[in-house]
Amino acid sequence: MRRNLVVGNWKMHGDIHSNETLLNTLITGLSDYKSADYVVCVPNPYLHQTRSLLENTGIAWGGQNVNQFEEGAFTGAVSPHMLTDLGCTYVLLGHSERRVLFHETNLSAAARFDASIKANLTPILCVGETLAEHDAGLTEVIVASQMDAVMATLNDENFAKAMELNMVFAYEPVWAVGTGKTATPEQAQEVHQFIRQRIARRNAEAASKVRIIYGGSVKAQNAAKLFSMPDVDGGLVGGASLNAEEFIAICKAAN
Ligand SMILES: O=C(CO)COP(=O)(O)O
Repeated sequence: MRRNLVVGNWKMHGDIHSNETLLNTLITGLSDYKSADYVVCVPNPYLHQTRSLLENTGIAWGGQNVNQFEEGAFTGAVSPHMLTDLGCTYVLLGHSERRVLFHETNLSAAARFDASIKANLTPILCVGETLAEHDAGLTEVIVASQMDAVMATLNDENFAKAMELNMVFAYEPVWAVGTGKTATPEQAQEVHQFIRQRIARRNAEAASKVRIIYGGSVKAQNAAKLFSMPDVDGGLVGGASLNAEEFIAICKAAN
């Protein structure tokens, strides 16, 4: 049985004062809900603050992206080790905003996935199709290409390590991100099942263990239905993760 996972992606939001209020409210609000896992992915400058508030609370924290190299002359970049040094256990990779706005590719996401595994960071790989791709019936083709790039990059040793680290996949249809349009639970289930089958081509045991979470306008009001689908193992929450009450309600729906 897979444990549900709810990840808050703060994107480029927050400041020291509001973060403190938000995180303290989460700590109190989630203290009695221990049957799911929770993560907040905060902007890098606030990782230190997040660690000092969340350490030993059971809520984990992570980065929103990472560079594939260990160190070097890469101005503005952050290495996997820098994230683990700040206590991160997770990192988001291949988010559609990174792909669309910052021109990241399937191959670069795969390289960062590999580098994260080597640094003991659990990657959360985001996959999903745009509205045009969705309307053209290309959802499975796009998601398969995003998944297969990672599968092809991981050698057997790193794939085994990715299993140990409980790698996560997130289905985020781009047309549902920040738009208020959510995939129906049935639409999400269909793609999640497809993603699981894609992992099974590499390793059946991994496919049954891997958590596949849904992202795209997840709210308190639609979370329970989405999470009740057999292959939906929780959510990746953007806007609603900035509102403590709403995020807590979503986390409770995952219990
Ligand atoms: O991009 C997302 C999470 O990574 C989803 O964002 P919203 O929940 O704001 O639609």
